[in-house]
Amino acid sequence: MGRPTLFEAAGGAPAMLTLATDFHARCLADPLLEHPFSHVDNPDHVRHLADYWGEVLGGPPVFSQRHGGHTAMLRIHANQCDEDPFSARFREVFDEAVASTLPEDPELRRALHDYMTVAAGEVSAVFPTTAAVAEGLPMPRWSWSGPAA
Ligand code: HEM
Repeated sequence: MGRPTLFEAAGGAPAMLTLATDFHARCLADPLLEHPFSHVDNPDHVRHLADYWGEVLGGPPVFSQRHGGHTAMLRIHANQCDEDPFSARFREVFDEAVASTLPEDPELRRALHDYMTVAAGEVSAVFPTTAAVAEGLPMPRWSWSGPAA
């Protein structure tokens, strides 16, 4: 029998919320990432982040049903800056949050690290002021072996 989804292996929706909460606190405490996040005054941010990651990792489609899906996520980040000072540090802080909150499972950690490498690259690609984000992009899905078909 195959392994459960990454979402289930991580601990499901409660684990996503714990991960997003820890990650967000780390961003606010980080000298570089504090800057973009300090301008955010949205109390739902952490829950939306948990919903987004949960759906990508094989959980229920909460983000696409309630928050506009992948296109909406990319549009939040689009056209912010022509340089990208953030994504490398964003990935490091994500790895730290995973290590501090999720099960000590090297395969899980590797899969999440690989996912975030791709996801941060995709977000970074829409930072430039000239970037466009297409309508109706499908939510990415990530599995133990990379992007799910
Ligand atoms: C690369 C560096 C990144 C920076 C600096 C960054 C920063 C931010 C900021 C400032 C917001 C606005 C929050 C708000 O207005 O509520 C936001 C929202 C969001 N970000 Fe990022 N982000 C980055 C990458 C990513 C990546 C790679 C993902 C997904 C894998 C992601 C997922 C989200 C989601 C789902 C939201 C929406 C939350 C909501 O609907 O309230 N971000 N991000």
